[in-house]
Amino acid sequence: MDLAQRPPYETVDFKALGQRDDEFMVLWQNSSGRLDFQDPETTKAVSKTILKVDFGLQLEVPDDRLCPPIPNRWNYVAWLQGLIDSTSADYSNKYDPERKVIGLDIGTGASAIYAMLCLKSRPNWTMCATDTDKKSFDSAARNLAINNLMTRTKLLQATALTPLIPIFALGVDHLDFTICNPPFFTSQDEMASSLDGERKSRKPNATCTGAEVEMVCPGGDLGFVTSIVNESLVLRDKVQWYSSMFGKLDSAKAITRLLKRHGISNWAVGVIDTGGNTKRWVVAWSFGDLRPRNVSVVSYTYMLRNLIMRKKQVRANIILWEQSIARMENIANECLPFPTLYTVIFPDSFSPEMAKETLNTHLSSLDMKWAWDAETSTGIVEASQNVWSRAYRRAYERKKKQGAEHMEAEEGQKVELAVRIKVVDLARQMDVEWLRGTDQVLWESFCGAVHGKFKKSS
Ligand SMILES: C[S@@+](CC[C@H](N)C(=O)[O-])C[C@H]1O[C@@H](n2cnc3c(N)ncnc32)[C@H](O)[C@@H]1O
Repeated sequence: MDLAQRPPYETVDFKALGQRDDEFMVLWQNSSGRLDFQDPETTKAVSKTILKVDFGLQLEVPDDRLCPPIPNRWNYVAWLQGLIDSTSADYSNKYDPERKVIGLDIGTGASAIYAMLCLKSRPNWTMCATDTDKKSFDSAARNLAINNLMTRTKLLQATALTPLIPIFALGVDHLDFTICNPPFFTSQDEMASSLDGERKSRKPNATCTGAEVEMVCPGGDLGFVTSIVNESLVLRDKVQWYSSMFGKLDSAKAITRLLKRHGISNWAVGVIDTGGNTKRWVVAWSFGDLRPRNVSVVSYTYMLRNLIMRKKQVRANIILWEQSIARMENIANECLPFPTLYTVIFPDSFSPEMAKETLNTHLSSLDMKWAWDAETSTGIVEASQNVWSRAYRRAYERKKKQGAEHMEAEEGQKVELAVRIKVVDLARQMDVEWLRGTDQVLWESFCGAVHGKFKKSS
């Protein structure tokens, strides 16, 4: 399997895992197919085997330090990969093996798990990693060394006084992302009662071998990530994506409210669900203007309509839904970023060919960049301002008559809005995707203007 784009785990087939690893097969058979997830040795064996079989990685962790459940950790890495890939400056929305990416694993732990998964799956990535706990730090270094990943990693042993994002101490001038699984709990009591609850469920991942130093901090996950937010307000676009996992949905929600209070409008919320009954949440935020892909509730409704009306489209629509990065289901709308996908269904009077012609004629008449690729029925718009307003268009027409090609010099102008438009012939619809920009009003105005060309009466 191509590790660079390995999909998230939905569940783990332990029997199949045994068929790929003799040692694990013995454990599986001895347990008569009912692995005891209360036994730390079993959870360790599961993590080690998944890492070995699926990623070609070795893992050694001290008995008194956290042994990470791999599906949970990989799903966060896969989500971040989607975030990075869908916010590249060339709008490719694809994994680019040439792109050099540098990340920071905050609190890498004894396993260095995020650093190892990132480095192993993306050969052009490099990582920085920190930890305050000496025992975890030494063990992280050992894991990176036995997997030959040390040369692509900058390890820093932090102290309580070190910033969580010690960009200067690490000697790097920017980071593409930060990744973090913070201590979740505010006290040992909270940790004990939460883990008791998980044990009672008797589901995979119920055992936690984490030491207090790994699991408890002032304010728990919310306190830890609030500190990251505060540092991000100073570092701003020195990091493209700040991110963290959360043990509590309420903490993730509180962080999205905090981001909004600080005027940060570009963020993403996801859920880490590996099929057991332990869910985690991830939030990422950016001061940059590249927007990650998501699927809006509106277009999901359209999809359902298409699903019923045009059975052929079922597959394509479901794939689109699965690709959502920035918005998850079952969370209050106020915690979600503004939708970046807008769908226009063509009225019956428009064939897809007519629609493409209407689109091309209209968009090429405006004072902005419009590049159309007929082969993929996809075009990219780059505009420096609202050039589709009636007032701007009139002024532009007047200037053109006077011989000026553009109202303002095209080169060097800041792109305030970039959009991809894809005509999907079979679905008789057009997906308009917000790629770049911070002005929600400008984006909505553009969608309204394009939609206006496809009203029934047109
Ligand atoms: C829940 S553990 C996560 C370990 C590993 N990343 C994982 O996902 O399994 C949290 C880690 O953060 C570390 N940590 C706590 N405070 C820190 C700080 N201020 N800076 C860096 N690491 C810290 C702890 O020592 C611990 O290893």
